[in-house]
Amino acid sequence: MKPVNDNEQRDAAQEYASPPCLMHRFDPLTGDRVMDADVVRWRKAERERLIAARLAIPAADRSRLSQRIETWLDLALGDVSGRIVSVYWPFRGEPDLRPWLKGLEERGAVGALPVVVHRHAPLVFRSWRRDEPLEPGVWKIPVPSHGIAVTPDIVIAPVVGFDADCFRLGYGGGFYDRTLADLPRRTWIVGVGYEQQAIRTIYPQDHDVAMEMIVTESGIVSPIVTPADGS
Ligand SMILES: Nc1nc2c(c(=O)[nH]1)N(C=O)[C@@H](CNc1ccc(C(=O)N[C@@H](CCC(=O)O)C(=O)O)cc1)CN2
Ligand SMILES: Nc1ncnc2c1ncn2[C@@H]1O[C@H](COP(=O)(O)OP(=O)(O)OP(=O)(O)O)[C@@H](O)[C@H]1O
Repeated sequence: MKPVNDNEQRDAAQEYASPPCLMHRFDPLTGDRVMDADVVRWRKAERERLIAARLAIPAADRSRLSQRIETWLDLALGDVSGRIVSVYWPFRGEPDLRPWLKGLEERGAVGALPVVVHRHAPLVFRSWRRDEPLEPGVWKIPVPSHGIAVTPDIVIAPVVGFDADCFRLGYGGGFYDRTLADLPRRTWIVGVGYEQQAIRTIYPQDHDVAMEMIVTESGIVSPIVTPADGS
């Protein structure tokens, strides 16, 4: 083996030892990735601001904006027949896509809803058809009582905030990030929110999964792709 001198050892240590360890630190009790304390603080304050601003939208306006989001969603997704599509049951002023969810069956698609099974675990998706029973889940968000567990082809994820690279800020449970990291790569992940939830950056971390696109009442946001040659 080639002997190394002190400098080479030091260089090697600087190059390999510390950064990869810091980037992948996990809390041994919860399995959560450990985030920089400044980012955690910034996200908490930003979530509060964005949720308050969303709740301040009058109900009639929210409903009008939700309808426009549904129209753009149709344009973005096209024919959904044969697909399993996870939507969500709205809370805290999120766009109300329940009419769109309820119409999926008529269009030959299967609707599903996310279910929190454990605080530090990925979400499970349960199929749901209009008029099937729901029961209060964690945080009292209704979840299907009897639906079977499914793997969606398309996941519609509500955002608390989003940036131009289509990174999504959620409620801070890390649920969608954990779940999307586990889903097959062909799954379409679409964020939805109001235009006013756009922010300059969410300060994306290693675990954050970018959405394919974000749909708002104003249209469809896709990440800007820079050509590999930098032109
Ligand atoms: N409509 C809807 N349903 C959804 C989601 C969503 O974003 N929207 N989820 C997407 O993930 C899951 C629920 N996720 C949630 C995560 C956190 C909190 C929440 O209230 N958290 C506490 C703070 C928790 C903590 O920091 O320990 C809070 O804000 O007071 C609520 C729902 C599944 N269902
Ligand atoms: N794939 C993962 N594995 C382990 N921990 C994760 C993973 N994804 C996120 N986390 C942890 O979850 C916590 C919340 O993450 P983050 O701030 O990104 O949540 P969020 O995207 O706003 O919430 P949500 O996805 O529930 O809407 C952080 O402690 C983060 O480290």
